Amino acid sequence: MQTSSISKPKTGLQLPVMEQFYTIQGEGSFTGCAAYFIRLAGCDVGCVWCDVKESWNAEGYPVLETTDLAEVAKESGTEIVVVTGGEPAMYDLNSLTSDLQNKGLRTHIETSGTHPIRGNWHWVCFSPKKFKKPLPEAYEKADELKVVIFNKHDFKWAETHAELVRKDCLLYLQPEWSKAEEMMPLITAYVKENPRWKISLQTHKYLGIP
Ligand SMILES: C[S@@+](CC[C@H](N)C(=O)[O-])C[C@H]1O[C@@H](n2cnc3c(N)ncnc32)[C@H](O)[C@@H]1O
Ligand SMILES: Nc1nc2[nH]cc(C(=O)O)c2c(=O)[nH]1
Ligand code: SF4
Ligand SMILES: [Mg+2]
Repeated sequence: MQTSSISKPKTGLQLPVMEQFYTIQGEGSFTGCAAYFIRLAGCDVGCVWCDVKESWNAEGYPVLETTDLAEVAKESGTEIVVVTGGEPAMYDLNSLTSDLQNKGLRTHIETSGTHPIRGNWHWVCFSPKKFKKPLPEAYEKADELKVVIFNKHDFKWAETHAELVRKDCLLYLQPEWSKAEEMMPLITAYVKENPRWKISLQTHKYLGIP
C-alpha cells in the first residue's frame, strides 16, 4: 500500500550526536529565529579557530536513531531544525531529513561543503574553510555563504567564493570570535563599500545562550 511519507534510505538511520538543544539561531539570515540544533559529532576539516573542537572526534558520543531525533525535535515546539557539527555532511542525512520533514519541520544545515551534501534541505548555510577545499556542489546548493573573517586577507578570499555561488545566494561576513573586536571596524567598512555582503554576528555568544 502507498503511504504519503517520504521513503527512507537504508543508511544513515543512526547518527553520532554530540548535543542537541532548542535555542535561537544566532547566525546568518535566520538570526533571531527559534531553532532546534542537532550537533553531529565528527569533523575532518581542522579549522585552527573552530569553536567546537570537542566535536571533532565522534568516539564516545551516543549514536542515536533518526526517528528518535525527529520526535524529540518536534516535541520541543520548534519549526526549524538546524543540523550542524562537527561536519554534518560526513554522514548520509537522507534518513534524518525525511524523518524531520515527515513531522513538518524545516531542515537547515550548517556545512563546510567538504563532503557531498546528502539529504533534503530547505536551507543550506555554506561556510568555506582554508583548511580543506570545498566541493563544487557546495556552491550550487548554498542558500547563504557565510565566510569567517580572521584577518584582513580574508575579504579577498571571501570574494573568490562569492564568485562561485548562485546569484540568489545571500552573502555574509562573520568575524572569527576571538578577533571580532579587532576585525569589526574592517568588516563594517567593507560592507559599506560592498553592500551585497551583510554582517553575521554570533549573537548567541553575546546573549550567553547555547
Ligand atoms: C562549528 S561550525 C559546524 C558546521 C560546519 N562544520 C561548518 O564549519 O560550517 C558552525 C559555524 O560556526 C562557524 N564558526 C566556527 N568557529 C568559529 C569562530 N571561532 N568564530 C566564528 N565563527 C565560527 C563556522 O564557520 C560555521 O559557519
Ligand atoms: N545559537 C546558535 N546559533 C548557531 N548558529 C550556528 C551554530 C553552529 O554551531 O552551527 C550555532 C550555535 O551553536 N548556536
Ligand atoms: S569545519 Fe566546522 S566543525 Fe569542522 S573544524 Fe571547521 S568550524 Fe569546526
Ligand atoms: Mg556554534
